[in-house]
Amino acid sequence: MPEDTYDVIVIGAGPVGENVADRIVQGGLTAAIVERELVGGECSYWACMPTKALLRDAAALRAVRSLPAAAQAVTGELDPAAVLRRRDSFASHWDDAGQVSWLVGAGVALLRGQGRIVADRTVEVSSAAGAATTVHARHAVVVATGSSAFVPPVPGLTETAPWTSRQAASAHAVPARLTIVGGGVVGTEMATAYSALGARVTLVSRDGILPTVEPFAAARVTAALEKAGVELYPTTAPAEARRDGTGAVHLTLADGTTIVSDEILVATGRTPNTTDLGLERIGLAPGDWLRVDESLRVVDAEGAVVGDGWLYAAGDVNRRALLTHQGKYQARAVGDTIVARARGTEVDLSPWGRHAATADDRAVTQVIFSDPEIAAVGLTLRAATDTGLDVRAVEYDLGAVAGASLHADGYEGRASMVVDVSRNVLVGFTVVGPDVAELLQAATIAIVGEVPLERLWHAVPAYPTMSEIWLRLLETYGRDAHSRTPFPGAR
Ligand SMILES: Cc1cc2nc3c(=O)[nH]c(=O)nc-3n(C[C@H](O)[C@H](O)[C@H](O)COP(=O)(O)OP(=O)(O)OC[C@H]3O[C@@H](n4cnc5c(N)ncnc54)[C@H](O)[C@@H]3O)c2cc1C
Ligand SMILES: NC(=O)c1ccc[n+]([C@@H]2O[C@H](COP(=O)([O-])OP(=O)(O)OC[C@H]3O[C@@H](n4cnc5c(N)ncnc54)[C@H](O)[C@@H]3O)[C@@H](O)[C@H]2O)c1
Repeated sequence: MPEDTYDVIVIGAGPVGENVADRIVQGGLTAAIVERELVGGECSYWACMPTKALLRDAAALRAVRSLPAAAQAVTGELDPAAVLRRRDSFASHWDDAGQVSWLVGAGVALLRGQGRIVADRTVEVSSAAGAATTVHARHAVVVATGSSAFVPPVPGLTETAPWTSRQAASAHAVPARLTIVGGGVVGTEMATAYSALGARVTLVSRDGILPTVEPFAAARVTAALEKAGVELYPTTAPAEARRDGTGAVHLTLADGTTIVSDEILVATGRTPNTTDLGLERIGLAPGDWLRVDESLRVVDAEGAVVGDGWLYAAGDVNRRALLTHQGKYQARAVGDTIVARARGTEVDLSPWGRHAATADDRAVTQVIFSDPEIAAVGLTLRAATDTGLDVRAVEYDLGAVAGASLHADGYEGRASMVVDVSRNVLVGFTVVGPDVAELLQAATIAIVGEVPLERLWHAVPAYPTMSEIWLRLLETYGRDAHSRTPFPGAR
């Protein structure tokens, strides 16, 4: 059996694994990456990119239609087949040649096959053809194996061969009727996309629509889905499912309602890709999320690092924040940490230190590409209160900002900021409205930079842009930093 040694072995060539390996090589070490499917992972072929491509045309059409003069120029309807073709190109036609050539150019060795940990610092790679190679790591192994769709144990559901996010992202035809189970990010984005593409969509959710975002933002997306014709069952769970002889799926809910559709999409969260990774060989439980310490080293149930600390985990698999950009941020931190430890140089894990992934706790960013979009960073009012912070939140009507009223006739949106009263800094920001995604980074910088509110008054938003929402939120909060006097729109 052939054997090789590298400084670092990364298992999983999704966006996170690729960035870990690149960072390792940039740091002067050697790296091999193990991939069983496509280099680029879920994000490139079945998640971020293709789903955003499914959503983009309808958003552009809505934008044009909200300007009466420009709307005159729109003479037809959305062409679903053309949307799917454009989506295909954003999924690189499910061919990873482009990403492989990037990896090779970056100096990373690619080992195709299933990676399994067989001993400390040792990984066996089994190719689809049955060949096995054993590779050794001088310094570290990084698990970046991501996650897969979780299918809940609803009687009959698996037998219906339901869609998961993979099929929703890569479908080559739009079903006439689509039932979606799950009211989280995948459920709402795909309800937005497929209703715009012409499907009659029913959305079933046990815990409401977007339960983890600010309630005012979730309410606007819920109203927009209803306006788009999506039938919502927001507080009931599926009880059983079956596919009949004609191919139709019957989903019966806990309240006895039965929904009939051509396809059913299960969007009920994720499960870690750790079932066939050899975790049992190192005392960890296959199928579990990997727990990590502050330097992203894997720890056991008691919190002790595995072995002498040779095993790290980054990205979805450690469950800190299931988002590509947060995983890539972890990748930069873990790559630099491994290089520093290999060289014996200082590892700075202090908050916001070079090797810490502090933003995972305090400043996770997310854009939900529903229509309207939701862009959020940091803590919601509820999350901040639950963590015991003394906070005050204010909201403002984005539609009342000059830039927004110019952007589209009848523009509707809303924003909020959550302020840590004791430090007078922002800890959370949420905005909902059409085309708000690009407003997010200013808030992220304010939170990460811990910019005091009195200084934010000097960050003057250009007129007439939607960024003037900042000025309005500050005015609503009140210039006296510690004022608790309620202002119009404040709570
Ligand atoms: C529908 C959908 C839309 C999304 N949209 C967004 C978005 O717009 N923005 C955003 O930030 N996030 C989005 N996400 C989340 C994002 O896709 C994930 O956070 C991201 O893909 C995680 O990257 P990763 O590298 O950790 O894992 P993955 O992308 O899952 O990659 C892991 C890789 O490891 C490989 N692998 C697994 N086990 C093994 C093994 N034992 N041996 C060898 N290889 C292995 C897999 O084949 C895969 O290629 C979306 C998710 C879904 C489901
Ligand atoms: N734009 C983006 O950033 C983007 C887009 C899509 C996905 N993602 C990420 O991908 C991950 C997965 O998304 P998701 O929507 O699958 O998960 P999610 O956690 O956002 O939502 C899952 C939903 O399913 C419901 N649910 C769970 N178990 C259920 C059951 N047994 N029966 C009925 N309902 C059940 C939950 O209440 C929840 O509302 C998320 O972490 C998300 O951040 C990000």
